[in-house]
Amino acid sequence: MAALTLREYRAEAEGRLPAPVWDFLEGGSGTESMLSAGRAALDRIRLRPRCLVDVSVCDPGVTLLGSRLAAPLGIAPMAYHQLAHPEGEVATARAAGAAGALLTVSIFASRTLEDIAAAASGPLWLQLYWLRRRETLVELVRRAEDAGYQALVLTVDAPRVAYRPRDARNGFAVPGGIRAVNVDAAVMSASHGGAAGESAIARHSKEQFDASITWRDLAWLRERTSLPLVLKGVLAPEDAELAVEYGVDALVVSNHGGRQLDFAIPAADALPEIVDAVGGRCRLILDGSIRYGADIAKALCLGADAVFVGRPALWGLAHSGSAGVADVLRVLLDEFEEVMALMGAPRVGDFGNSGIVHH
Ligand SMILES: Cc1cc2nc3c(=O)[nH]c(=O)nc-3n(C[C@H](O)[C@H](O)[C@H](O)COP(=O)(O)O)c2cc1C
Ligand SMILES: CC(C)CC(=O)C(=O)O
Repeated sequence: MAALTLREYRAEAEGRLPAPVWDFLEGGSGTESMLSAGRAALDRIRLRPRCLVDVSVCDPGVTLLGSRLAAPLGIAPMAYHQLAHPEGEVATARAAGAAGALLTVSIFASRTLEDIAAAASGPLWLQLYWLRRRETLVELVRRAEDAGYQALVLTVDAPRVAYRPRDARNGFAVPGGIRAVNVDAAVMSASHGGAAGESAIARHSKEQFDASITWRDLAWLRERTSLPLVLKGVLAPEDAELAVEYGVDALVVSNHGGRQLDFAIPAADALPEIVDAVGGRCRLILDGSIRYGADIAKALCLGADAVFVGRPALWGLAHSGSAGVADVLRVLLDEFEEVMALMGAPRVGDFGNSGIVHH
């Protein structure tokens, strides 16, 4: 098993999951053209190594918002890990801890925040969607703080879930045995129970997500926690600038893995202008289509502090639970360590803009 590549994990996962679940995990919005566009943006970037640097010891370690990581790598928030494996987020947390990677737990996690924390030996962040019922958010923030979560991630690219053709065709609904256990069942009920031609996930978001929030509401959230605040889904430099003004600690530059605004700019293309806009005033994380250790290096050269990986963690989970996720992370870390050596960049801080060219 240890010899599997991420590509092989993907193929194995597809064979193990029911087709509608696979479609939910893998699918994108609208034309789905962003799935390949995100990858193409990273493929257009080539690495330019330096030579005769002492790389006998390479140290991929970083500190991100106070979280110590073995490498600039985290798992992106993804709903319902139990769709991939019965142990769900508990298995993912165990693997992330073993690899020294960050795990961002989705508000729609299928295991409790406390059970996930009990299984984790590494840092956890909690991702939130802004639900109409604000008391739910207050309660989640308090529970996250009590359980030792180290940051809050507010996802801002989803005032509603976008039209995703595969889910609509499948009438996708979250299977009854799997629940977003951290949120009141009444608030989640629309996610269950399929209807032909309609995604229950999309229907639920229209019912429960607060699409009216603006920058001013951030202050409300800020007042309720001393945890660092991260915004996920920022692609415009103007929004990055506003985020800094509003005291945000980090941004996840992301087009939601091609699942939200169709034709949105790939994160790797959006990053350079955002780097210029924030000028070092907040940390930057990139996600979308990260599949190789070299992608981590490319993101760092573009000016990111770290990357998140999404679907590959679920491929590992579907393949063999915690061991599979740990192996997916190991593959990425081993590749990244090799890139450090071959790039002549023995420390994460050695990656800079001169290390890449676009072609
Ligand atoms: C199955 C699935 C569920 C997701 N759920 C969430 C979520 O609950 N919250 C969120 O902010 N992003 C969610 N995302 C988006 C990811 O956090 C991330 O932006 C994206 O998957 C990164 O792209 P990648 O999968 O190509 O690595 C989800 C993505 C997938 C594939
Ligand atoms: C349940 C969904 C709202 C989770 C999500 O963000 C996604 O599927 O991309």
